[in-house]
Amino acid sequence: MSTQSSEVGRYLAQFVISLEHSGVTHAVICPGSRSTPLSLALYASHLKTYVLMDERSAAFFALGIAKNLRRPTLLVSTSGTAAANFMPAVVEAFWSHVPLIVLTADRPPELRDSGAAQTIDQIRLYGSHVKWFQDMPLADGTEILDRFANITAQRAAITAQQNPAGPVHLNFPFREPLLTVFPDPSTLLDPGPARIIPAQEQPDPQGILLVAQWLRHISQGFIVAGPGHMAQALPAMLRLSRQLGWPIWADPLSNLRGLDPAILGTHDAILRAHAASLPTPQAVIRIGAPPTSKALNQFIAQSLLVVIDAENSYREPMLQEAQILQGSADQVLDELATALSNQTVDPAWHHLWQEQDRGMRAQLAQRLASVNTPNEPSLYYHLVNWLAPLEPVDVFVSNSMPIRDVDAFTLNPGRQLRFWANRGANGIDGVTSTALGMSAVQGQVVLITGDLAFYHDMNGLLAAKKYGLNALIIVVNNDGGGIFSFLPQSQLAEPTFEALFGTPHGLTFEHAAALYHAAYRHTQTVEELKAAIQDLAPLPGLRIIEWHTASRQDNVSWHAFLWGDPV
Ligand SMILES: Cc1ncc(C[n+]2csc(CCOP(=O)(O)OP(=O)(O)O)c2C)c(N)n1
Ligand SMILES: C=C(O[C@H]1C=C[C@H](C(=O)CCC(=O)O)[C@@H](C(=O)O)[C@@H]1O)C(=O)O
Ligand SMILES: [Mg+2]
Repeated sequence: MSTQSSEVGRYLAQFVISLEHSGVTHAVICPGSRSTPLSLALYASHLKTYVLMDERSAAFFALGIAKNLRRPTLLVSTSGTAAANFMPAVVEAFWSHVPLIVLTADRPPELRDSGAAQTIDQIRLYGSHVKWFQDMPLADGTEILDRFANITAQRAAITAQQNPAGPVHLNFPFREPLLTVFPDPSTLLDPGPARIIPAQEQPDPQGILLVAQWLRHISQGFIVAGPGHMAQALPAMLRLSRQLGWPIWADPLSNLRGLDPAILGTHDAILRAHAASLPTPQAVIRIGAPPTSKALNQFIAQSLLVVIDAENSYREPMLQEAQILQGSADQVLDELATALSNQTVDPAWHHLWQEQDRGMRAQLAQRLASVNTPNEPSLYYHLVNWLAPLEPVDVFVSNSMPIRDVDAFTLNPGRQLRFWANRGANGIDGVTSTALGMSAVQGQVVLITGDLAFYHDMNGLLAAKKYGLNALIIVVNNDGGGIFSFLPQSQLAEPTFEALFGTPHGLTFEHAAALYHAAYRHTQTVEELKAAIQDLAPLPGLRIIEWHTASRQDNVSWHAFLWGDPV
């Protein structure tokens, strides 16, 4: 029996060269034997390859690359639970529209369900969380399979990229021998012109007119810029806001805050403090996904809602009266502005919200400008100034309180800070690895993470050590899940609340930092945190600042104090 397979080599060389032809540039490979043909084919290619040993972290690392590139990234595993460990990142990729091409090696059909080692059912392993699945045929050396490899590679790339973007899964069964020899690339098929030309999506004129009719007599409205890539739609948003006299509330993940004086961003703090005494809008035009702020989502839950969704999705969880306009936001907004010309404007409405924004900014400044006792909001309020040596920089924020505190307290990041988060499934897993994947593309990242989220993905730190990635990680350590102190569960008596929700662990992370050769600082006061950031920010490599902040209960009081309730 041959000890090396040339049939498989030709098949995979064709597959990989066609992926490269389709714009794929990066691959994350997890080690295994059954995946040897895929690993060798990718390692021999022109792709930028990363080899990471923990599949759960590796998959989020690939997610971070694809999220930043906005192009499909390859992810490779061997068979068995290795492939199953990709699931959390595949789920996040599906719900946050990130293009991934997942390649899992498998045993051949005759070994499936036979008790063979490391053999599980990998057919549609990720279920409904991928856009497309293909169980690949075994290589047989025929020319038709070369054509199939070329076509399937291109289909995988275009399907992953096509709006809404997302993960696709190709399962590759391999027989032994697994060692593979590859042909001279000149003997491979020319991948040829792109085989699939996606439809150009234009807004529906009738839909625009219907929505305009809906909004015809409404003068008290909001424009909400949700999480998403909003820069292209900003000019049209500003034009419509001026025309209608409606304020623009920008989610931190829209990355519009600070780009124009008309962009407001204090809605979360204002509504947590004063929602009951403020008039709700008659209608809301929302661009992108629902905003991070639960306070805003609840405040507008009774308003007529127009969603402009360039990602062709249905994202409207409040089940309110809504119209979803799919298509590119700038075009839809401009056509809506034309259809709403001569609309009645209520200057007092716009003035009311400008004043609320101004007042909250003054209140936060007055209460946060010089405080030194540990409190979570200070980090977020001063973030733009403290990270100045690194700017412009990508800032990845973990779910739970960090993303909500950025929303409430980071007011004017402008173009200096670009905020990212995994808001597809709001997991606290894979946060560190996703951020490090971003650093692999951009060359630097700042990660602000909770202690449980950091604990969840400490394995992910290996990527920074192994590849010398630049990452400044600020761990906001409140010894457990701070978010639950803001939820009704906090009314539960002890020991129930702390046991089930607070989940204290008593960990500090200096040894984790040492394990991965990171520069480390332990800080407690605001001044210590500021000094640590300013000292470590300019350094290269992995830097970890642990901020032992106030207790979770003290932070609840701090938040209430800032939002206007006297402590
Ligand atoms: C993988 C995963 N497990 C559990 C949860 C539920 N959850 C949401 S927030 C949270 C606590 C997060 O604690 P931490 O990271 O320390 O952030 P903090 O709330 O303290 O700021 C938990 C357990 C989740 N979202 N994802
Ligand atoms: C911990 C989980 O996620 C919940 C956490 C916070 C959300 C919430 O209610 C925040 C309150 C606020 O921002 O004022 C909650 C939600 O969105 O309803 C999330 O489910 C969890 O395990 O679900
Ligand atoms: Mg915490």
